[in-house]
Amino acid sequence: MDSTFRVPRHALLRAKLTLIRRRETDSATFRRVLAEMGAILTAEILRDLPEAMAGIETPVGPMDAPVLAAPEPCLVAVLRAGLGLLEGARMVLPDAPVGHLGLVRDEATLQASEYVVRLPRDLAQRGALVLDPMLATGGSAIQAIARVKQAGATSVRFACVVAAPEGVRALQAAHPDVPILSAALDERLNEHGYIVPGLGDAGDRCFGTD
Ligand SMILES: O=P(O)(O)OC[C@H]1O[C@H](OP(=O)(O)OP(=O)(O)O)[C@H](O)[C@@H]1O
Ligand SMILES: O=c1cc[nH]c(=O)[nH]1
Ligand SMILES: [Mg+2]
Repeated sequence: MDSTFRVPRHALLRAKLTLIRRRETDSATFRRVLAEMGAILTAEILRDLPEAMAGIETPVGPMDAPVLAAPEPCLVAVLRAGLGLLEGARMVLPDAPVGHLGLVRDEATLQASEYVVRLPRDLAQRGALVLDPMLATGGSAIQAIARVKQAGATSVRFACVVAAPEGVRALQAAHPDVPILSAALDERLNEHGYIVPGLGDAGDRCFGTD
């Protein structure tokens, strides 16, 4: 794994991930904790956004203080499971526009197909943060990021919760310019394309379907 892929050393993220990995964790808890992880991952992956200085007044006096130098990046949720991360990401970036990309994997071929594309018009003036908890074969992330680039995003980042080595390699090969942040790097994919040990089907666990 080269430097575009990073797993932060973060005890809170790790403990929250353990909670949602547990088989017995119910859907309401899964969704809440995924949102909390979305907030932490968003803050972490955007820690180097360009800053500028602005003259402000505090109640006590004037100071030069840092502000963001560019518009906030667009948040793009890969449906369905990315909606869980999005909820927390919006706590950190409440003014960011939001895009939705509906992708679903065919269970037999593992190919992702697109059923919804709704991206903000002004994406060309912004960066984008693509959110999807699972990076398995990498097919969904590769397709999602290609869409976002096609819409003109100036720079793209990708945050997930669990990554498989196969998915990281595929995504790095397809989009070598995209930083990838994951709460964990797991062992491998199984014969059904699920991450081992992973956490199961994130979309189903988030929305109580199966
Ligand atoms: O890296 P890949 O092999 O493409 O797999 C990862 C994709 O699989 C899951 O979505 P899924 O297709 O299950 O849709 P869902 O969120 O609606 O359940 C997950 O949220 C990713 O989008
Ligand atoms: O383990 C996996 C792989 C793909 N999608 C999921 O939701 N989980
Ligand atoms: Mg699913």
